[in-house]
Amino acid sequence: MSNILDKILAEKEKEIEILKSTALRPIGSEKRSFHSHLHNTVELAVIAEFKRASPSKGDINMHRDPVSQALSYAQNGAAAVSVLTDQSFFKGDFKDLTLVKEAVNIPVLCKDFMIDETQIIRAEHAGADIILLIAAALNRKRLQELHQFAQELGFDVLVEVHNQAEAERAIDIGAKLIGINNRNLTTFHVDIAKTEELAPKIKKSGAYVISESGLKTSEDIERVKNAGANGILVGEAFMTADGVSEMFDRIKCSGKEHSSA
Ligand SMILES: O=P(O)(O)OC[C@@H](O)[C@@H](O)c1c[nH]c2ccccc12
Repeated sequence: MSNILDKILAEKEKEIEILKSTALRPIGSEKRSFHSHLHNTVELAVIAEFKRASPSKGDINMHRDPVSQALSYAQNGAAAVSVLTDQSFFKGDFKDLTLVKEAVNIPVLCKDFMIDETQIIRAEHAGADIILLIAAALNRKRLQELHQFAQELGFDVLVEVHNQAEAERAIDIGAKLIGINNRNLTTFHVDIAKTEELAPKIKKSGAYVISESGLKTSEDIERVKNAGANGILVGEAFMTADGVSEMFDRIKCSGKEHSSA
C-alpha cells in the first residue's frame, strides 16, 4: 500500500465506518439530468469543477468562494458543476456541494472516491445529481453493484476509466457516461492521448465520452473533440484563471477556424 489511490481509499474506509453509524437512508429525491442534456445537444458539454487543492498540485486556489465560482460557471454555459467533496486530499467539503446545488440550476456532480453505498446516500442528502465511480478503485462486482444502486436512486453515473481493461469493464456493466481520465491517478502523469486511445471503443458502445483532466488550451480541447468527446471535465484551468469566461471562449472557439491572433 503505497500509491496515492490506495492511501485515499484507506481514508475512505474510515469515513465509511463513521457514516455507517449514522444509518442515513436513501431519499430517492428528484435529480437534474445531465444525460438528457447530452442527448439534446451536439455542442461539447462542459463540466466545470470547483477544486481548491489536489494531491498532484497542492493548493490550487484556496480563496475562491464555491457559490460565486459555480454561478459564473453556470452563467458562462457550463452543462454541469463538479464539486470535490473529499476533505483529506482535496480540501473539499459536502457543504460546498450543498451550497452550489442551491445556487445553480444545472446538475451537480459529487467528486469523491465512492466504494460503498453509504457514500452515495450521503451524496444524495447533500444534493448531488451525478455520481462518479472510479473503475480503478472498484472490482467489477462492486462497480456493477454501485452503478446499479446509484442509477436506482435516479443518479446519472459517470464511470471513470484510464486504460482499455477499465473501459471494457465500464462498457460491460452498461455505463452510459464514461469519463476518460487523462491523468493517471497513481503516477499523476497527464496525457491527452489517453482520450484519443480510448474514445473510439467507448463511442462504439453507444456511451457518451467525457474527457477529464489536464485540459487547458484550445489545442487540447480540439484534440479531445476530434477524438469524439461529447464533454470535458475541467478543474485547474478554471480555478487558476482570473475570470472563467476566457476558458469558455477557448472551448467555444476550438474546432472553428483559427484566427491569426
Ligand atoms: O484540474 P484538472 O486537471 O482540469 O482535472 C479535473 C478533473 O478531471 C480531476 O479533478 C479529476 C478527475 N478524476 C478525478 C477523480 C478524483 C478526484 C479528481 C479527479
